[in-house]
Amino acid sequence: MATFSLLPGSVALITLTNPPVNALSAAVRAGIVQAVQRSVEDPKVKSVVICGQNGRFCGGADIREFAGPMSGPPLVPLIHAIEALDKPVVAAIEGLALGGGLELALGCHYRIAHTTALLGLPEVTLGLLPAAGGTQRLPRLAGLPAALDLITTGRHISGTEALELGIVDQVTDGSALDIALEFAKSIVGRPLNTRRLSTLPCRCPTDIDNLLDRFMVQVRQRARGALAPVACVGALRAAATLPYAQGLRKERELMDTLFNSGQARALQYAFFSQRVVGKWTLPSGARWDNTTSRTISTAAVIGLGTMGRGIAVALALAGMSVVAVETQEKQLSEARQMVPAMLQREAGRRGLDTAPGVISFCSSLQDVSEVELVIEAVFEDMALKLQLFRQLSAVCKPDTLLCSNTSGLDIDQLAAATQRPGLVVGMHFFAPAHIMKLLEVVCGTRSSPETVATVMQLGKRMGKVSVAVGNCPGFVGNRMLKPYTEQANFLLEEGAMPEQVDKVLEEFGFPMGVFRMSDLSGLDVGWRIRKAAGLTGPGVEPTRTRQGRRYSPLPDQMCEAGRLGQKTGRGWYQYDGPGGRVARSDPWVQTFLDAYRARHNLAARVIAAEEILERCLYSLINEGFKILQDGMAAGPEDIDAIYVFGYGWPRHRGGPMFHAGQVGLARVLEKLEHYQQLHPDVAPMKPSMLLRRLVAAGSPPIQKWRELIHRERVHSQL
Ligand SMILES: CC/C=C\CC(=O)SCCNC(=O)CCNC(=O)[C@H](O)C(C)(C)COP(=O)(O)OP(=O)(O)OC[C@H]1O[C@@H](n2cnc3c(N)ncnc32)[C@H](O)[C@@H]1OP(=O)(O)O
Repeated sequence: MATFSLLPGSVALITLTNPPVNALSAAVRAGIVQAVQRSVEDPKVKSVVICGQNGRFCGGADIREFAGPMSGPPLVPLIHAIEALDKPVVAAIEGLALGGGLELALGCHYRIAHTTALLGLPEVTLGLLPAAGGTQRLPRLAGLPAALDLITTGRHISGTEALELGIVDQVTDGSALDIALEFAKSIVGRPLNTRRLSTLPCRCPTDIDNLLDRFMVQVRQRARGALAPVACVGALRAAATLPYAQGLRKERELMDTLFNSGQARALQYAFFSQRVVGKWTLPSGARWDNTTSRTISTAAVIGLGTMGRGIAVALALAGMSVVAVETQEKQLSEARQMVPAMLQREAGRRGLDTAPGVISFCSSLQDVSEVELVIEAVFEDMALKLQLFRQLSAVCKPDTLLCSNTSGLDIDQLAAATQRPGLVVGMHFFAPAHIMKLLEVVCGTRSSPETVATVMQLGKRMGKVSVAVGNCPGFVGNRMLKPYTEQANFLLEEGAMPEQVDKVLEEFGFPMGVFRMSDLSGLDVGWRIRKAAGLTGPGVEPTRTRQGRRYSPLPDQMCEAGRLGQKTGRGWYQYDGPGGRVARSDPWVQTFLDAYRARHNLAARVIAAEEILERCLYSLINEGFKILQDGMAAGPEDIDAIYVFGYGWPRHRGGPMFHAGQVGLARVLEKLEHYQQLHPDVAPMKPSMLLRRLVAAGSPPIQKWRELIHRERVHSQL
């Protein structure tokens, strides 16, 4: 709702009241309409201030309402009514003014903000555009180039930057509301014509077409198939070239198209998934809201390779005092040089003069004896990690948490090597660890709820999307990646080329296809993991069946031929030289594949894009269902957040489990059955029990899956 109060000095104060972010729900919009009406009718009111309760102006439209039919007064006429008032209206922006919240402020005649308030039009991140006049008013106020930037990226800016761009009239480090109230009294009677943005011309450079065309090219490249950024440019073109009323009609037309697109639903689902994963639950019943966490202020990182360095920087950026340990002298001296520069650079990127935490370097494990939490980031080798955990258990204080940055090793085994298994947990970071948003928090069978809560909280402080997952080989992300890459290799055996598979995946929206990604991370990484699993290496028969399953030795053979990817200048593609970045098709690979197929009596066939996409994605999705079935992820949102934030799954497609729902669970099942019939030796194609159960239950919406999984588990049907 919104409250009206008449204050001394004849100022009407309208307060938006809808915690936690004062979103513009139907009730709030109705409240504003009434309050504006009172301000018009009451002769005692000479000016108006609009603010939000609890120091937060407004977080925009209530996103939850987008799922149902529209009710309550619409926003566009409401904002026009405010703009048309003949009494001055001032927006007092504290905390945030986002989306419809900023559009409401743009309808006011003046805007006063706190320097640290966040302002922005983030609708594009929800698959929409600012359709309450935002695309038409903002370029009239801040100019077309600034509006293009803000609206197509959805980025948040501070009150200070908003002042520089002319979006607000004044900023303060004190109370924006107090200043706005005083200001409102002082401007009674001033003419308002030049303050009504919809009546002003758009502030455009001379070469509008050139600017818009160039911008559109950039936006299309960045969008990777997302519709909203492109529609935003269209709406801004209308603002620049048409009168306000026509521009507004165009804005509405484009919004209608977006609103009904699957992409908007996917992006709104992704918004809520990101928040759902913070509300973790464990099979034991421990949850985010019934477990206390410890606040960590001192931490150590062991091993200063690429991952360890990034983790140390991430911890220091979160305000921690970090002890960085590396026993190899050369590596330590490199880290001493590089890490402070990385820290400074990243702090600068986040708008900080210096990082809030500090990093000290040393070469002895004894130096971590007093810290509250240790993250080991040594080489991915179980024997090495076990030895380290034994040492840490002896060296550290008894209540120090011991965490392993592993991408798939057994946390229970590591915990068993210590005297404190309840304080052991996995922290699977993604490279570069100070930048990538995802953190898989791997809960061992003996990890205590307090340990999980502490590490989830620490992840949040580091600005990560932390997802609690179970302890199984590969955890969630890498476990699902395995059948996906396996299918890609099988497709090569059957006739596809790496660039053909990659093209299909990139057109779907991945930043990189599976083979370009493999070249980037290095083919030796996977080879070492397969060797440790006994799947390849000296003494292993070079067959296409290993450990009782179809197996493609193609990546092993590439690796053994010295084609490690970008680092050697040759992999699934060729590069200008070692370390080269631009991938070009390599005739060598064609010859290699021809020879391989001939050796194994495989006839190459033409494979359609549809088959490539379905086999790669549905095998990954099927593994996701198995993970849910095994209880290794609490719900589909957890899997989807992992894929969106850690594996480049296009956000406008929600995540793999959401995508399955969009395609139709029955269709995914039918396709898996079809491919399983054709390839009965490929285990990951065998449809999971959970998928069958969901289809049998009538393919409920994704929000109902947790309930069904819980029910079926109680009845032991999964
Ligand atoms: C005609 C169309 C007109 C307008 C279109 C729009 O306005 S679209 C909406 C544009 N606004 C946004 O995109 C803002 C979305 N919210 C955020 O970015 C963050 O929530 C915010 C506001 C920066 C606050 O972040 P913080 O970390 O402080 O809190 P958190 O994200 O955990 O949110 C707290 C709870 O509030 C819920 N919520 C936030 N914003 C909205 C919203 N606009 N509508 C509905 N609900 C919202 C969020 O889901 C959290 O809920 P909880 O149940 O506690 O998980």
